[in-house]
Amino acid sequence: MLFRQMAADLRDQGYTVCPNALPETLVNSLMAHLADLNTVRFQRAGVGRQEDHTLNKRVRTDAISWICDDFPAGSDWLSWTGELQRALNEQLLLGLFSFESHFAHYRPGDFYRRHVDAFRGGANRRLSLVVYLNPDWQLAEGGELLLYTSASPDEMFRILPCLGTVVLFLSEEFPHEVLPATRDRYSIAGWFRVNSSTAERVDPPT
Ligand SMILES: O=C(O)CCC(=O)C(=O)O
Ligand SMILES: [Fe+2]
Repeated sequence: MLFRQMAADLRDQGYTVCPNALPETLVNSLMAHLADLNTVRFQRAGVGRQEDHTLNKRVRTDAISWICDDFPAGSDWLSWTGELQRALNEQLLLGLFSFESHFAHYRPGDFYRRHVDAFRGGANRRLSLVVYLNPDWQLAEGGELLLYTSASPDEMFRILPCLGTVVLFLSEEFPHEVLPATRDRYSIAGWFRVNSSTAERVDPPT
């Protein structure tokens, strides 16, 4: 039902924002993992395919930790995103082929300037997914995701990073940015990719 609503929104407007949409058992599993700080090894994030961290710091200052299925919360997460991928492919014929995702930690004051998620180098990112892991987030704490919904610099959607909110949008079409917050801000950002294999080059699932 939820996946159907998400698919309908994506078809109609190219994005969807669903508060309290992450299943409670999955929320608990991810929160427990996050609370055990030794299990999540955050590293300063990079931008695109370049490794220049001086330049990167002007664009984003968060730290990330890639997710795989070798720990319980990771495997719970990937089975949920797998179901989502199947549902969206079934309903929208998107041809989503693989998925990559990471935890992100924004300390107070951290930000991610306006950007689009699909690399110009052609990483085939088709759909961006963000979920938030912050209980009792208050408006005054900032940290909103701003999603620009048209070419105009002013038209945008503000999304508070509240626990359980799920956001999906077409990666190439929606510039977005993360505003600084006054408290630690945790999220998972992920990308569904399409297969761009050709006779000469095989695109392996990640
Ligand atoms: O955490 C968010 O709200 C969005 C993060 C983001 O845009 C990204 O990691 O590409
Ligand atoms: Fe992004």
